[in-house]
Formats: sequence, C-alpha cells, structure tokens
Amino acid sequence: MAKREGSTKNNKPPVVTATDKRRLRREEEIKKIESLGQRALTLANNGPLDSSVKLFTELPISELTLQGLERAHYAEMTEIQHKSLPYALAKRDVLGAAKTGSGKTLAFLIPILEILYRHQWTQLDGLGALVISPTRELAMQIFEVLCKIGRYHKLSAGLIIGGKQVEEEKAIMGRMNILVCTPGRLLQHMDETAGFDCDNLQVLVLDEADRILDLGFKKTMNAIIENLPRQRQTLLFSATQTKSVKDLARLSLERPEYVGVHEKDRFSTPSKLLQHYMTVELPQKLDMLYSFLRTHANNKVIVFLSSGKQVRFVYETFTKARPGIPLLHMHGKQKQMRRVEIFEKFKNTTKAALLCTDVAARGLDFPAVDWVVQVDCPEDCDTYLHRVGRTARYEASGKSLLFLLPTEAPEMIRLLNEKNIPIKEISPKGNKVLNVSKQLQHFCFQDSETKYLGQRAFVTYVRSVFLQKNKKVFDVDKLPLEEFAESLGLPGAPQVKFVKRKGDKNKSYEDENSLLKDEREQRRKTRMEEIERENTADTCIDSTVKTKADKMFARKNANVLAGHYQKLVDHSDTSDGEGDFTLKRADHPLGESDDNSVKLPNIPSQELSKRQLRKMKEKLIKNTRNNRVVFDDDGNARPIYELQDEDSFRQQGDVNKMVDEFQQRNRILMDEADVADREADQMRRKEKRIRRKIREREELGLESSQTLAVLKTDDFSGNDSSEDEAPRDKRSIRMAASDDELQTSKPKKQRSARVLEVDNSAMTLEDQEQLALQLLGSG
Ligand SMILES: Nc1ncnc2c1ncn2[C@@H]1O[C@H](COP(=O)(O)OP(=O)(O)OP(=O)(O)O)[C@@H](O)[C@H]1O
Repeated sequence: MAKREGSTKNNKPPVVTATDKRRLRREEEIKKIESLGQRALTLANNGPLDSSVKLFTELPISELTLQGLERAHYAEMTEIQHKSLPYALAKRDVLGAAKTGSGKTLAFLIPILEILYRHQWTQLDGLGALVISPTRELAMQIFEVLCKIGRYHKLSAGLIIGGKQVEEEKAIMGRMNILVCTPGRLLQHMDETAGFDCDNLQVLVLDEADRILDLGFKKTMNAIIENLPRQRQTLLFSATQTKSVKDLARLSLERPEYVGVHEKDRFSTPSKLLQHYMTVELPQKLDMLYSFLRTHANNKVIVFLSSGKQVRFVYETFTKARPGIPLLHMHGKQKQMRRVEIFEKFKNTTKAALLCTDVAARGLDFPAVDWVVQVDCPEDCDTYLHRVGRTARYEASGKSLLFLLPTEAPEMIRLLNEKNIPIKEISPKGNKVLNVSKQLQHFCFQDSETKYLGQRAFVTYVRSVFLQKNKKVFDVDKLPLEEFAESLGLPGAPQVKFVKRKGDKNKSYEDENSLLKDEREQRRKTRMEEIERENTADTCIDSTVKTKADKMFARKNANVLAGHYQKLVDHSDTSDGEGDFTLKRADHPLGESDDNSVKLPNIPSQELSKRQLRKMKEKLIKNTRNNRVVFDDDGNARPIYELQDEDSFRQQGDVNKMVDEFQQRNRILMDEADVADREADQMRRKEKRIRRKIREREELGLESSQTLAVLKTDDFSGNDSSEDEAPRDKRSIRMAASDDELQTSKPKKQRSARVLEVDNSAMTLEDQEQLALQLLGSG
C-alpha cells in the first residue's frame, strides 16, 4: 500500500501485469454475458418483438455471433427469426413453423451459439447442443451455415451422418460441443461409443421436426430421446410443423412457444412461386418430361420421381437421349461421397437438371433454382410444399410444374386448394411434345441392363402408387400398365403381385441408413418368408400366358435369369425401401443354360429348406424346355422356327437353293451377333474394371464419406501469449491450408491433443472433408 502511495506521489502509473489484463478482460466478459442473459429474459417476457426491431444487432446476441453473421452477410432478420429468436435466446422451447426458404436454419443456430457462449462452454463440458436432421445433405448444409456464423466462437462441432469411419468418429465424439447429425448414426454412437454421453446437453434441435417425428424414424428417435436429459431446451422447426400432442409429449417440451409465421397469409407457399399443374396420361409422362427439359435447357431444374429406380432409369436413358441440358441424379442408395459430389455440383451450377427422389425434397438450399418439376404426384400436400420449396427461396422467384394423372388430378387439386396453395392448370403445346419412348425402346432392346432397370422402375412406380395411403388420389387399378411399360421401352408389363405386410409403412422417403439393425434383420427374414410363399404357391403361376417380356427373358440362359430372379425377389438392394411387397412374375420361362445344368437363384442354400430347394429346382427344370425365341426389328419376340405348310414352301422355288440361301443368311446374322456379343463383353469387363477400381479406392479410404470437423479450438486456459493482438483475431478460427501447415504451424501441445484452429471463411464441403481427414489422420 505504502509502495503504491509512493508511486502515486512520484506520478508513476501502477504496474499492470499481463495477468491483471487477463483478469480484467475476463471480468468484463462475464459482465457482458450476464447482461446478455438478462436482456434475453426481459425480451422474452415482454412478448412479441416490436416490428421496428429489424437487425440482429438489436437483439441480445454476443459480439462473436454478430461478427459471424456480418461476415456471412446476414444483417436483417427474416420473419421467423424475428418472431422466434426472442424466445429461443431466453432458452425457451420453441415450435417454429414458416414457409420454405424463410430462414429457419439461423433461427435455431443462433440460439445454440448464444446459449453455449453464455454458459462459457468448454471442451470439458462435452456435448452442449444436438441438431438432428432427416437427411445427410440437409445435415451438411446446416453444418456449413454453423461453420460460417460460428467461426468466432471457441466451440468444437462435428457432422455425423453415416459412412464408414465410425471408429475415427468414436475417437473424437466425446470432445464435440455441437453435433449436427442424422438419427441413425447418432443412435449408433449412443449405443457403441464409450465416452460419448449427452448428460450435459443444453439444446436439442429437430430440423424438419414433423419428418423426424413421423413413423419412419419413430423407433430411432424414441431411443435417442431416452438418452437425453429431460432438462434441456428443445427447438422444433419445419415448414409443415407437427402439432401432435403425442409427438410433443415424447419430447417432454415445457410450455413451448408456438411460432407460426405465415399462418395468416393467404397462401401457404412463397409469394414469388408460380405454380402450375398439367394433366398427363401415365404413358406420356416421360415424353412430357423430355420435351420440358429440351425446352428449358438453359435453366436450373429439379425433377422429382417417386423411386430411386425410376431416377436411375430416367437418368441412364435420358443421358443417352440427350435432352440438351446437363443431367445429375440423386437418390438414397448412392454412396455418400457421390451424393456429396452431386449436391455440390448442382449447388454451383446455373444450368442443369437434377433428377431425384424425395431425399432432396426437404430443406436443401440450392441457389437460384428456376423450376421444380414433379413427375410423380407427391404423397400429400406437405410433401408437395417441401418439394416446390426448393425454388423461390428467401427473396428469389421460381416456378413449379406438377404432372397429374387424370385419375389423380381432381382430388389432389382439391387438397392443394384446401391448403391454400395457388396452382393453375396449363396444357402442353401439342407441337412441342417430343416422343422419347421409341428411343427408350431402342435402349432397352440394345442393353439388357437398361431393360432390367426399366422393369424395376416400372415395378417401383406401381408399388409406390399401391402403397400410398390416400386411395382417392392414388388408384393402382386404374394405371394403364401395358402402355406405361411400353412408354418405358419395355416389351411388356412385368407382372406385379402385392403382398401387403403387417407394419408396412408408407415410406417413399427414407434414409435407409436410418434403419436399425434389427429392422434390417426383420426385413431380411420377411423376404425369406416371401420367397418361401412364392415357391409354395404354385397355383399363382400361370405358365400358359406369356408376355413379350417373358419371351424376352427366354433369350437369356438360366444362369443370367437366376441373377435377375434374385434381383426381383430380393429386395435387399432396393434404393427406396423397395422391399415392401412381393413382386412375382406370372412365370419365368427360362432359356437353355449353356451347360445344360440348372442353376438355382443366387440365395445361400443353407438359408432355404429342403422343400424349398426341391420346389425351386422343379420350377426351373419345368421352365427350361424349348421355348427359345428370336426378336424382329421391332423388338417383337418370335419362335426361332415358324413352320409353313409344305406346299406353300415348295412353291417358293428350288429347295436346295433355298437351304443354301438360308444358311448363308444365318451365317451373316451369327457373325453380326458374334461381334455384338464381343462388344457387349468388352463393355462389361470395362465396367467391372471401373467398379473394382472404385472399390479399391474406397478400401484405401480415399472415399471419405464420413465428415467430421472441429470448428474451433477450445482454449480458455489463459495462455494468451498473443493477447495484444485484436481479441477478434486472437479468437478467430484459422484453417490450416495444407497438410504441411497442419503439421508445422501448430504448437506441439495442441497437435498432440488433436485440436485444430479452423478458419471457415471460404470453407467448402470439400475443404471440410479434407480437414476432417487431416484431423482424423493426425491421431
Ligand atoms: N436473415 C437473413 N438474411 C438474408 N438471407 C437469409 C437470412 N436468413 C436466411 N437467409 C437465406 O435464406 C435462404 C433460406 O434459408 P433456410 O435454408 O434457413 O430456409 P428454411 O426456412 O430452413 O427452408 P426449408 O423450409 O426449405 O428448410 C438461405 O439461402 C439463407 O442463406
């Protein structure tokens, strides 16, 4: 004390050490945090925010988040943000509903950052916030926005969306403060990962809440919720929000604030979205789509179909038919890396058509989409809303077109009108409709793989109609099946038999990876039971009536058909939950096997009973008798030899000469066939080579499907040797640009703890993946 007085007397300033500076700054920060909390509470208690408040800066939001928002060019709040943030920032439960593209993502990400910041969350506190999304792409998108606006916070964040690197994920799960994930993989970690617990969880967010809480995810979500503490904040957002009391009870919400933004609007779709529908007969759908793409070749278009097989078939055949617009395709069964690639490609393009299933229907924020075309009718109005919501986002405009069958149109339009969806009928200009069916026929005839794909596309479409709940819209009996098959280029309609299993769900949209192991096991068992039923119910098999397709199969030897038969009955490789019913052809006329031996369908024999094996053998032997056919130029199957009566034959001229001519003609034909076979064989081998390479790449780990990154190092240790730099810089997140930088620029201590500083400024998903790989590799 005396010393201080002395120093004052000598007019010397008191000595302020670095520790003092740190302490002062810390005290200041604590005061700010307390004030933020107080202001947030007052704001929430005051009720709805005044309409004059427009900017994020006017809300009790920390400097760190505001800087992130500014850097990402977000200044003014959208309506849903304006209405929900005051409650969410005060840690209240919120059920938010607002039109598609209206900014719901920020409405839950800002509160997450703020709540954790106000708790001064550190790595030692573990998991503080969990965001659950129904699809991987949506999770990736949310993660990207989080990286952008959270760049100045000292929090770690991970993206957990499935893939192969479970073990690597396990190693760092325990250190994540925020996780963005899909339900299936999250549950897997809850079950398997030691050291990963959610006991401290502060905020739970369900994006697309109605979807996550519906039947498809019910079991998984129930199990996840069991692992979460009851004392937490829960935020639910969707354009089509659930109000089910049961759902809310499952989540134990506490007096939630219901924030419905556009409820009083005249229409439930964005105002700048122009919506049309067109009545199209089923066999004309692909012609219409092809014509549409030809005439919109300079646009960015999303095309929705109801199954992955259809997506693949249209993609494969249209790519060959060249509609003049680049084509991309996305469905649930694609490898994750491929999906990421397509997602990024479509995001960054201005001119392309993305053919997809409903896996892309919700939440995805592709910039500047001009058109959304729904080739197949959505299962309900909510799905319609989410699909069209991929265009006209935020302040942009967009158009949509819905194809409806004459049988679907009246009821579907009534339902859409009832939901305040303004949709107008338009009719195609007759002279602009191009015919693509002929080309499809050609492709199917030329390539058996395309034909099989077409058959499966046919089956999955019919199945999807059969499984729809709303029978007033969807009537499978009224589908013109033969004409539809013809329009896909198929030589006849594959016969489809429906066996509705107990517990069948109406799931045209499901991330297969979300299925639990026991669900998959259950499906496998049911499939085996179906095969058993199929093999014993011979009364269903009508061996006399043969479709053109049946005859076409006869060309193939038994071995190939066995594979095909397996594909038809084995639903395990279905892309869109295709395994929900039994498909059965009326008969399977088999051609002669090359080696005259009978091959059984490719099912492990130990999984079949003796009786099943015997039945299958009998069935195959019965069907392998002389019924070979040839095909004429129109693709019609004919028997190889069609006998004339002798008199008319002799009248045609000298028999020996005719025999010579016949043999010569056949030699030429056989030579041609030989060349074609060799070419096909070469193609097949090439494909196999490519597939093998891809597999090898994957095995080497070059395909990183798992994405996991650390947003920010957590360092409240007080070790601020660089404290005289601007605090913003000191705290800023820097991304190591290369492996070398990662290796060399970090202090050893940090590296050994595998904590990276990340600058997400220009961080693409590829960067994030790269970073994740580096991070994982560094341990
Ligand atoms: N405050 C804002 N200022 C400017 N742009 C914003 C703001 N909030 C969101 N956006 C932009 O609006 C677009 C849509 O936002 P977002 O994806 O969050 O919509 P959404 O309501 O979640 O849509 P969906 O219901 O389809 O999931 C995004 O491109 C986003 O960057």
